[in-house]
Amino acid sequence: MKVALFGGTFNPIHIGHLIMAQYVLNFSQVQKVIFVPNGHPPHKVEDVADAFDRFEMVKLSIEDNPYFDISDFEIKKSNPSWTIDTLEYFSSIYERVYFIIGSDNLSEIVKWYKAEEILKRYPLIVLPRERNLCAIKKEIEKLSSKYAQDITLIQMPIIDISSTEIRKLIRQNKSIRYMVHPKVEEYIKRKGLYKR
Ligand SMILES: Nc1ncnc2c1ncn2[C@@H]1O[C@H](COP(=O)(O)OP(=O)(O)OP(=O)(O)O)[C@@H](O)[C@H]1O
Ligand SMILES: O=C(O)c1ccc[n+]([C@@H]2O[C@H](COP(=O)([O-])O)[C@@H](O)[C@H]2O)c1
Repeated sequence: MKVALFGGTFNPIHIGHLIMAQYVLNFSQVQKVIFVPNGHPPHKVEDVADAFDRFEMVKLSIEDNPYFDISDFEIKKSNPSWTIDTLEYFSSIYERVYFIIGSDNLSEIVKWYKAEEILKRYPLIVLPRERNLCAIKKEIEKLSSKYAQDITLIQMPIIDISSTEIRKLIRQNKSIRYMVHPKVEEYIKRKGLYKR
């Protein structure tokens, strides 16, 4: 089976993430998208909710979709969640493993741990986060020719929503209705997440 791993901090998961995953199912060869919330994000430290809460919110968001799955592989770890380790683990289980990123991460991925190994061995699926598709295509072209790798851009409507904006709205006591799954909105309220 061909699967796509969707790694993220998901702090919290929002509708942008869900629409991205659905576009991957619609327009790629993969049969399943596996959401992999990270335990100890290697790069983000401030204002990150507990891994358990972030995991639960992803679970609530995807539970009604049989083509979406979730893995606790990274949140079970006590050390930083390096993407290369996750890709290696899942490639021992599945025939082909893709990794999903937003286009903002295209310039970041070369700085990741064992970036060269990731880029040489694993195909990427990129979803646009900004309107300048030309710039995104150029960057993809550069990386895919340097690493001889399959890097696919899937076009989708730009969704200008981020977890940062959602956390900001919560701090301002504003509603996040429609930006997250209703069950996530309810979970955040019930647990009092992101209040400060
Ligand atoms: N609205 C979006 N459009 C396209 N890609 C997105 C969008 N939101 C997140 N992504 C991508 O999804 C992955 C996981 O994102 P993440 O969980 O960090 O969300 P985020 O909204 O970027 O969070 P934050 O605002 O806290 O940085 C990353 O590869 C990111 O580029
Ligand atoms: O492995 C790394 O060095 C690495 C560095 C930065 C980010 N990542 C992964 O990239 C994915 C998206 O990260 P983020 O910050 O956009 O949520 C998530 O799965 C992170 O664990 C991975």
